[in-house]
Amino acid sequence: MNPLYIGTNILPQLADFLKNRAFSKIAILLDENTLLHCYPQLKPYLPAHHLIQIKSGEAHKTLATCETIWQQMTDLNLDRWSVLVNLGGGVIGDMGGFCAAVFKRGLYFVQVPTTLLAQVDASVGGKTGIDFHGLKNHLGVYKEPQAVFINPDFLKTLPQRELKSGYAEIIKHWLIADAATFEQQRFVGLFTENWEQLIRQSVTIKSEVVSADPLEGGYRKVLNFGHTVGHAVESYLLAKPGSEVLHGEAVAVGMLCEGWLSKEKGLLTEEELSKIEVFIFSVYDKVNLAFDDLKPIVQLALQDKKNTNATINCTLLQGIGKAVYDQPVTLPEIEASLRYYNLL
Ligand SMILES: NC(=O)c1ccc[n+]([C@@H]2O[C@H](COP(=O)([O-])OP(=O)(O)OC[C@H]3O[C@@H](n4cnc5c(N)ncnc54)[C@H](O)[C@@H]3O)[C@@H](O)[C@H]2O)c1
Ligand SMILES: O=C(O)C(=O)C[C@@H](O)[C@H](O)[C@H](O)COP(=O)(O)O
Ligand SMILES: [Zn+2]
Repeated sequence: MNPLYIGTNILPQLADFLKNRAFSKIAILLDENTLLHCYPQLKPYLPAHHLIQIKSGEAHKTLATCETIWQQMTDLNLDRWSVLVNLGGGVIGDMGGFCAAVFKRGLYFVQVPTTLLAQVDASVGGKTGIDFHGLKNHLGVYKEPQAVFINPDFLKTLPQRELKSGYAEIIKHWLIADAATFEQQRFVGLFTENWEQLIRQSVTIKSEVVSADPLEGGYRKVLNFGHTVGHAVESYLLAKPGSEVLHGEAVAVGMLCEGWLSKEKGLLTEEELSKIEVFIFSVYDKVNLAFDDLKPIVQLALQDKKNTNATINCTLLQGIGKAVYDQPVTLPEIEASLRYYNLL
């Protein structure tokens, strides 16, 4: 993986990086929120540059938005020695990385994540992509950025709901790889005085997994715990105006459902599942899923990228702190896990 800088004083390093690499042009991809809250902090450190602005939110992580980005890249005459700086959350990072990866068969890009979710997860590991007809990350490529610059100060303007969404991926990292921190943190909920330390720990977990299996031949699938059901719930609710949930909120639902499946398969004890339930509900509200929603959600799990033929391969927990991947689950089992969630 390419260099990764974490700290509240890393913007001068970004400036040096951009100057030393002598890119032919620099374009900053941002949305209306990162233009307002993050760009002013970055601007003093930037050499001459252009802005490419898109609308915020998951609903815009689409091919249509990519077209507007590629058009602006074309109008700016970006060449293959230009760099795209993705200033934003996971939507900007995933879509900007994807647009850069395919523009003129590959343009340099840099991730400057500004949400907790993007700082602990999306900016690391080279998964880029967009949604297609509501299916999560259905189009994409693996492409590492030239560098990642994580400044926890950006979190100061992040809405609490977004902070919680990112926290779900941190909880996921503890559940799959760090039982000790899960045990400490489960009593304090979302509270921390030191985001930088939590970010460093989470990024370390993710980086170690990605380094071992960058293209998800096998082991990297542990990072997908909570996502078979989570993505299905997220996709389904994305298509219901007014009911949309954030990625991390959907992953929180998915972790409970997949935790329950782990328990049903004898991999997790009742007591461990109960700890996860109490922790998750100390941070997140219950997501309202009507009885009629369950079957269409289950059908969406058939699109999961870990599947082989018609088999849904879930990542499950073998105790808290250890994940096992490629665990076959059936559609009725997924539906039963959603019914369990509904009864909580
Ligand atoms: N590539 C990966 O490995 C990976 C990992 C996890 C999630 N993801 C993807 O990431 C996406 C979710 O990312 P997200 O949670 O960052 O959502 P997001 O990118 O939609 O950002 C959330 C909101 O916060 C705003 N925002 C960003 N930074 C801000 C700041 N500092 N202050 C105030 N507002 C700010 C954004 O404009 C947006 O409205 C999903 O599409 C998910 O699939 C990718
Ligand atoms: O980096 C990974 O690998 C992950 O699975 C991290 C997930 O948190 C993230 O949501 C990722 O984008 C999901 O990937 P997908 O292959 O299921 O689309
Ligand atoms: Zn995720």
